[in-house]
Amino acid sequence: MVAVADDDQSVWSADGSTGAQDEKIFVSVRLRPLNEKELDQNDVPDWESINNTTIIYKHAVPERSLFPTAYTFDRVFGTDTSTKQVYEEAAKEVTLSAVNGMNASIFAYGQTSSGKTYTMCGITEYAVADIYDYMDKHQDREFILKFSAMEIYNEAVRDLLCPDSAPLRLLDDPERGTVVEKLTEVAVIDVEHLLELISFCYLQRQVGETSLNETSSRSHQILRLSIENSACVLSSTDNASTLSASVNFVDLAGSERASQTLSTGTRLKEGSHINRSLLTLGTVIRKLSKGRNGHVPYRDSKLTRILQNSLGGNARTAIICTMSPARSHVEQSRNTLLFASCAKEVTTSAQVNVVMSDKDLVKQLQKELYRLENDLKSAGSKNGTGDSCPLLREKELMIEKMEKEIKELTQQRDLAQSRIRELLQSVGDNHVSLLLADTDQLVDLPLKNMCKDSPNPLSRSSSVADSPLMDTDLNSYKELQFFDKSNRPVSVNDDLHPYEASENHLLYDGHSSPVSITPAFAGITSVNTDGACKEVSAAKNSKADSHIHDLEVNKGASVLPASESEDEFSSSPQREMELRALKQKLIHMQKTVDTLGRPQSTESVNWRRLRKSRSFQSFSSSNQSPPWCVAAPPVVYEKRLGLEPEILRLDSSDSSFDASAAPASSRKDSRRSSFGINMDPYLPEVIQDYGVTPINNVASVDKVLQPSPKESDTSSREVKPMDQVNEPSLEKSVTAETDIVTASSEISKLSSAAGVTASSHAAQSDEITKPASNLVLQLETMTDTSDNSSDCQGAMTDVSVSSDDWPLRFERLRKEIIELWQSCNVPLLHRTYFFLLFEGDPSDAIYMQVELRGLKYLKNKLFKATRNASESMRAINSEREMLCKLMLKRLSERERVDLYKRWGIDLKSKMRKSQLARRLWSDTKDISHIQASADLVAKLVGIGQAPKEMFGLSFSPGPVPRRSQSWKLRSLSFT
Ligand SMILES: Nc1ncnc2c1ncn2[C@@H]1O[C@H](COP(=O)(O)OP(=O)(O)OP(=O)(O)O)[C@@H](O)[C@H]1O
Repeated sequence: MVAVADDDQSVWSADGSTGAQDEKIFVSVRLRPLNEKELDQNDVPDWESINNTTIIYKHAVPERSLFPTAYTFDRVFGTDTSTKQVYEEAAKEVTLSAVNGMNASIFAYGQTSSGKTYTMCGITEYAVADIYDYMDKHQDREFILKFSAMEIYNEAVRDLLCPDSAPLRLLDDPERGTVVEKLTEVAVIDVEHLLELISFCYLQRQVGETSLNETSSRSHQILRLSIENSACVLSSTDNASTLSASVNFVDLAGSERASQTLSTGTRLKEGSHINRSLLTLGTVIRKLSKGRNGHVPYRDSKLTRILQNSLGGNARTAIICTMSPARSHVEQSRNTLLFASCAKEVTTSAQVNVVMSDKDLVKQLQKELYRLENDLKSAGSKNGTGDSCPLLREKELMIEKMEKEIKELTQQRDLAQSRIRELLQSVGDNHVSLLLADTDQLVDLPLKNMCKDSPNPLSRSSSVADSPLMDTDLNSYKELQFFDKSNRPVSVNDDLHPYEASENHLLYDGHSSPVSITPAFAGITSVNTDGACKEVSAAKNSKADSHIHDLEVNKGASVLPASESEDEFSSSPQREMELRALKQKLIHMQKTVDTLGRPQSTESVNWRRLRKSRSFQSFSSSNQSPPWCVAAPPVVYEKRLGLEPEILRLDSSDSSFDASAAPASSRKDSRRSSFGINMDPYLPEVIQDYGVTPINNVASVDKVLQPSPKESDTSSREVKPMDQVNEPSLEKSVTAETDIVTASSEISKLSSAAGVTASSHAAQSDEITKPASNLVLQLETMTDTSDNSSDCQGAMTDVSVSSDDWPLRFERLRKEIIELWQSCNVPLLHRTYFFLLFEGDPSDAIYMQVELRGLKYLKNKLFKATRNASESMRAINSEREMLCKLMLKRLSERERVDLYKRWGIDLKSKMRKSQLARRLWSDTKDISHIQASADLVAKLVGIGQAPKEMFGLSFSPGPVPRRSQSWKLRSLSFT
């Protein structure tokens, strides 16, 4: 049904049935005149055409001879026949079949020097002319012509339109038959173009001199013209389909006898290949002449494989056998006539090749389907039962049974699921009620004891919306994540009662309610209660007593008895409760500090809730710069690496927040914040919740944390005595740094209140006076078991030193950071800004540490994905490109020349700017190189003039990046 197609479209016969026309190959014989050589040798013609269909051997043959003396063919052309006539009578009709959608092939077969090439050259030209003439006469149809050409030389297929290409392979396509892989096909522009292509192919063909022919073709040549035509304008009656066919002009190499051609070496080898393939062709023709039964050895030669269709397939075929009349070639001539005699018995089945449109194809297939369905139905009705076979019925019963089983199983599963849900619900409710009970106590404590002057954001009088604690509902509670000691998330569905899990699950204390359910900290990982709790002793403190008293009053029966607690220190339930409450607070505060001291990860803050928090809203509405910044490097890197962290996204109402608008005293802090110091917006509330009284030693804190002299604002950094700290003016000037220290000191106080061991208690006062960074880091070291990485702990230790050896430590840290920048492909601008900003001030310690941790996090966790690495590499390359452009823009010719000299770039070399850009930040070991790189980048980019833009400190939604600036935004923007 499916006929051969020359392209990927489906080709069908015009009427959807086979529609093939069986016809014999048209065979003609052409006699050439004796050539000069033959005449010179006094050769005589032995063959003669007696009419236009018969050729005879002129001389008498012995009676016993097997050879006939007369041969009849479709056409016989005498020596004086022109090629034009040969074409007209023996090839034209077949050739023009191609324009009507039928494949066609014209062969020239004969011994060497018999006139094949002579004949085929003419025939091809006339055919081309006729095809174009036909096209001219059928302007209502659109024709598309494509030309390809190949030769088979020494059994290798060569592309004549691409002579330098390697030999082509033959592939078997189930629909299209044998296909020549990668054969060049050229769309023909016009007749001249086509003739040019044809003559080009003739020139490319392998030709060699033999004793019989000065220009003997040593290969089989196949020129193929594919013709597609369709109606230009479709009327309702027109067939929408396209006709597609191709016509082959095949000039075979001539059979030859080595004794006659006197071939040696290459010619002999060529001759043997030619003869072998012609022998296969003869065999195929002979077999086909006896009918299509039995094996036809098409595959024995490339020639027969390629021409398989033309030899008994879907094509109309004409063979012109050329022969010399000379007596000297009588034997070869007889062979040619024998071949021609067989060929004329071969039948082909040409059909019109229709490329169907998808629509027609669907119609065709639908018809076919309809027919098959009918066949099936009629077969069923003959069966009498309507069932096509009993096996089918059996299978249907089996399917029914299985469906029933599936249904039952599904019901069972649903039932089990709903029971699980119910159980969970009851467990969850219990937790929430307990949680709320605890919450009340937590809220009450600070209210009763501390910070009476400031309004408490968590007081009961606050609206529910304002209170993040009250915002905790059952669902959000269920969404909360808990973590075990290894920082693995622990599902609330785990088969551990929170009470039992307290040893393993760090967010549970001795109560059955989880610790730190406050929304701002929900999901914060790893607060090691063990480290703190195991040091708790029976030592008493007046503040602790007060807390215990409050707990006793408030807790009541809603709190589970502590008898099942893992607490090894408790001797009475009351005592246990006290300790738990204090531990709870301690953990809460430690988490706060933990959050402050680490690069903000996406899991660590519930930003949606944070946005609702009052402190945040107050900053937004007052247009006051808040003492925190969310743009931590890991977030930036994640964004740059194509990750999608859930970071704080502010709507337009939040856009008033702009770090650049911060007071001068906190401007450096804001910029530092951009390197990962995330001041928790919840912190002021937390401090107030716990009734924290600002600490006495603000002076010592300020000494450590205040900006370097060049940027410090002494008015706001004045040493204040304790009694002035609560004054509103000072409250306003309290920076986030103070908040850190306040929080840290409060932890110490609470630890102390809970009965810290003698040694830690004794050390407490010293701890508070230590640099805040040290304190925070020490607390982090003590409490943070989530990050067991030795790297990170090493980093912490690194900065937890006295300021005496700080310069050395600073250098070491900076080197490590520089190395990590390089290995993480951190944007050069980020490096530059950081490098120039942090020059070794002791207060830089925490920023250095945070940067280091951020980079380690990036290297360990994010950078493992190769996609991310390549993306960041691309980004940094774009950045270097942009620096190149800036060199041209920002530097004078003289400056550039100086730079080239300084950076050792040959002034005569090409792409000097690129060379320079590539060298920037390349030698991480050489600090002077790094300094020079940073200075140059800063100069090019103009750092100092627009830091806000560079680091995207503004929280207002950024403009849609324009294409030309996308590199900047991709690599630099933090928003
Ligand atoms: N019908 C003809 N009339 C006049 N000259 C002819 C005719 N046929 C062939 N010749 C001449 O005979 C010579 C050999 O012809 P041609 O090269 O076409 O033979 P061939 O069969 O292609 O040989 P080969 O197989 O070696 O390539 C050429 O010089 C050609 O001009």
